[in-house]
Amino acid sequence: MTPLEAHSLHRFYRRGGTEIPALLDVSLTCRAGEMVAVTGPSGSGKSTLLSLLAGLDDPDGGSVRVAGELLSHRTPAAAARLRARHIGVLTQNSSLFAHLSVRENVRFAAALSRAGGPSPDDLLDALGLRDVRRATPRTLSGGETARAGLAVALAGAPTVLLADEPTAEVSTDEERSILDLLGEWRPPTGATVVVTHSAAVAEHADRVLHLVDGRIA
Ligand SMILES: Nc1ncnc2c1ncn2[C@@H]1O[C@H](COP(=O)(O)OP(=O)(O)OP(=O)(O)O)[C@@H](O)[C@H]1O
Repeated sequence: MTPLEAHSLHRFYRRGGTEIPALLDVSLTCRAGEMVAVTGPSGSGKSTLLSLLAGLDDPDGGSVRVAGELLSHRTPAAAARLRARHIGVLTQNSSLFAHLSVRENVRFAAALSRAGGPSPDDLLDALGLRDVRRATPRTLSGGETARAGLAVALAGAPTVLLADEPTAEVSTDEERSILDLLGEWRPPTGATVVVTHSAAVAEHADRVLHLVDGRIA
């Protein structure tokens, strides 16, 4: 099974009377277990690509398949089901609910997926979050926030892990630790796609996709 396939993606935005070509003919096929880093200057289309791969936005041309199933241009309910089952997203400032503890956040993500992933407590232990499992997100350090976001993204045993600048807000030491955890915990038969400006993260990937002006350079 190919975990993630994007075929000839195009995305145009409109601002006033102007059409902005954010993504032009971008294709990406990930092998099982592969980690791909997406790099490129600001405005090159990295976040746009990640939104399309996550099924949070639809392309104007082309398609995305996850675990063989079409993700693009589905009904909102069908796309939400596919996302919950197959996709884990890790964003820069993390997708943690502020009023839930770290543990409750991870349990909630696991319950949504229904995929039978790792036990939330095992995941928290493995990611070094045992001592802060009862803490709420705003009391965490930058590194703890990044690791808690990773725990939430992994809780549903996703086929595809998508990360947007996961180490942008952390120290170099913490970045190394998060990269080690990503290496250890990334979907073993799925795909990991990481948008990054960090050379260390790009070096960690199996392959780098470099975007310039919405195209693969
Ligand atoms: N909602 C939107 N409406 C209009 N234009 C947009 C929208 N989102 C992105 N763009 C434009 O599309 C292009 C690609 O943006 P995108 O955010 O994907 O780039 P990026 O590589 O992620 O940039 P950065 O590294 O700064 O986050 C840019 O020209 C941006 O201004």
